[in-house]
Amino acid sequence: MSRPKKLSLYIDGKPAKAISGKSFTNYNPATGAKLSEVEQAGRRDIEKAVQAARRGFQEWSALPGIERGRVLKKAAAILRERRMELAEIEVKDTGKPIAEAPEADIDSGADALEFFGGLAADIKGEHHDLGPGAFAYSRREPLGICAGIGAWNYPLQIACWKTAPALAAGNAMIFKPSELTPTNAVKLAEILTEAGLPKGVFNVVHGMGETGHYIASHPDIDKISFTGSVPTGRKVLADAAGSVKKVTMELGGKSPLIVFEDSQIHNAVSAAMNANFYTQGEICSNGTRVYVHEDIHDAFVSILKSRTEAMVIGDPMDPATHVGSLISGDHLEKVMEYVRLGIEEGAHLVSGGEKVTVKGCEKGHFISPAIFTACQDDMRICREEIFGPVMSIMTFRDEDEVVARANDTEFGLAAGVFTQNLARAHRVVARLRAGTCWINNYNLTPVGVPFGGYKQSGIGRENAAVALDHFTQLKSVYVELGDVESSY
Ligand SMILES: NC(=O)c1ccc[n+]([C@@H]2O[C@H](COP(=O)([O-])OP(=O)(O)OC[C@H]3O[C@@H](n4cnc5c(N)ncnc54)[C@H](O)[C@@H]3O)[C@@H](O)[C@H]2O)c1
Ligand SMILES: C[N+](C)(C)CC=O
Repeated sequence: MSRPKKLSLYIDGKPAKAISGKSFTNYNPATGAKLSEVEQAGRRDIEKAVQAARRGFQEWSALPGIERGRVLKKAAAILRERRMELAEIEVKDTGKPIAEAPEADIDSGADALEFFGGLAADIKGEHHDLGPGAFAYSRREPLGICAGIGAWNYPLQIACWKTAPALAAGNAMIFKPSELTPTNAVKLAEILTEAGLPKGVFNVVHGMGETGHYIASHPDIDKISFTGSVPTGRKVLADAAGSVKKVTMELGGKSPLIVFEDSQIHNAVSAAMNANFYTQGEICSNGTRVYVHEDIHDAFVSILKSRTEAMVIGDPMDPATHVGSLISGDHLEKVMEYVRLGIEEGAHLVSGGEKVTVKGCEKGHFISPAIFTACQDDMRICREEIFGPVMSIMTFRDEDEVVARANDTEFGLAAGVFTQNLARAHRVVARLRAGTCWINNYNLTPVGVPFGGYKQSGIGRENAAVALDHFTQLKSVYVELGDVESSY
């Protein structure tokens, strides 16, 4: 058997062996095949990355925005040229279907590089009129060294959503991908170098929570942009507090999808399936609490069940596959535990929720999409993030009631509303405490629209021009045009 290839850190514009001398193995979750032996960054590796980033920052931040933007746009073009190669890497690292990855992962990453590349030349402050004798202006300046820490479900997208605005604004970046999906962050580093990024501006370090802790607590890192679970987010916030770092937190959710009685039922079912089963349900913003008006509940469930049972659970590399492998055996067990819990709590499992063996992927972690009806708001399956393909359906009778129930959660990442009554749609959305709301669709995240959470689902926003505010700081400059009026 051939030895798995090495996956290095990427520091100062080139691959780097870990000073720590440690490594870990990266597996394909669908097949169990070893993908690579990954160099693991220790404290001294982080130090090396910080020093490289500091040097890179000096050079990069001195360039005009138009030149920074050109590099990002070139990187976007390379990503698009290598779309299928990068998509296949993403599928092997995550277990998600190849039917999804080119668009949902690679195009989404390229969009961010292109979008923020286009904005780089337009980062500016404001003029403040102070009358004839003075004026002030503000400068929007980069923060310095930003760090990104990513989750495993959208590895390249997460890396690009953080890196593109950070670099557009003139910062350097140190990125730690999830230990479960380390490959495409290194590919992104190679592509950025090929596109002309000066060395040290984008660095990749691999490792688990300990490596993340070194990053989050490092006094010379100016900002952390974190994507992951709420419990880890709390630890990162505590570490970041030590040096009062700026933070962006993209955390978990348990989002509501409300289907009123006048909805176009096939569209509502399509959205509920997208909102629960895309990427095997491993999506932060998923609408896992589906509130269906009691008048259409039975019709909704009947269509949903038959369409869900027609989904193909299979080899993620097969273009016909709709449901791939969960990220790990441990995660599959966690999801199965929630299925058992739902039954124990009295919900009706009307479809799926079973382990599935896929031919050619016998070591994978497959589960059939689960639909629970007769759910109650206080059941754990309706309150806790499962991060797998488990949908909980509840009924409701009126608008005030469903809004109150939808908002009764510590999360606030996303929400959806289906109705043909647009006045009602906007009225309800205005009352929902969630960072992203969809009307008559679900889970679309174009790069020009801010994305992020209310309540414990996060701090700050990714995407759209507003993301640049989170990677810059304002300097106010007062300019005197007359004499100084002495106070003494
Ligand atoms: N809001 C969003 O945009 C978004 C997007 C994707 C995923 N998520 C969330 O991510 C979670 C799933 O991802 P996960 O299992 O990788 O999350 P996780 O919190 O376990 O890990 C996320 C990252 O944090 C690192 N980490 C672990 N302990 C750390 C520590 N003490 N200090 C610093 N870093 C540490 C991990 O190595 C990994 O890179 C879900 O809750 C999901 O909702 C949110
Ligand atoms: C940001 N998003 C919704 C595309 C993926 C989150 O898990």
